[in-house]
Amino acid sequence: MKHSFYLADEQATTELAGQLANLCSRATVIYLEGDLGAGKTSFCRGFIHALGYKGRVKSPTYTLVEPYEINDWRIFHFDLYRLSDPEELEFIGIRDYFDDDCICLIEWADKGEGLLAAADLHISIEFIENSRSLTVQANNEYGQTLLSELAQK
Ligand SMILES: Nc1ncnc2c1ncn2[C@@H]1O[C@H](COP(=O)(O)OP(=O)(O)OP(=O)(O)O)[C@@H](O)[C@H]1O
Repeated sequence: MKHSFYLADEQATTELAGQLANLCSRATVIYLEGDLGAGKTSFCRGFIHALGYKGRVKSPTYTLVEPYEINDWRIFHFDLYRLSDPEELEFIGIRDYFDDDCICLIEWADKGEGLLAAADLHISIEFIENSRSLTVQANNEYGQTLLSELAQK
């Protein structure tokens, strides 16, 4: 199951992300792909703020992962763009990031192939002139529930 959303500007990106965040009801893994500057981090920022985080959401480009604790959730925002060796993920204890109370947002997930939990949702963002098209692919039943609720908003 797949659905595309037209996002006119950055605010539309963060709003859609916030709607999705508020639908998540259990451990969730989301992969995000799109060229540099497509809006992956904007999406993650909207998602994390919608869950109630008040601070600055930094791009994890240099740290690989930024952790957030919000209510009973642990949110991990990964950016694997600079990952040179997948063993670095073993080194940071990657398996502990996919627990029952965790939501993982993973940019450039293809770089961690084989070491990451499977995605419930796979998001790809494309440029349309000065706006974006965001396509969500649901990979399992839980992902489908999230996507059909998101599409009805
Ligand atoms: N729907 C949208 N329409 C137009 N611009 C957008 C939209 N969503 C985000 N942007 C803009 O795209 C720019 C890049 O966003 P962002 O940094 O989130 O991209 P990114 O995919 O994370 O890039 P990188 O891979 O370099 O980290 C920002 O200036 C942001 O305002």
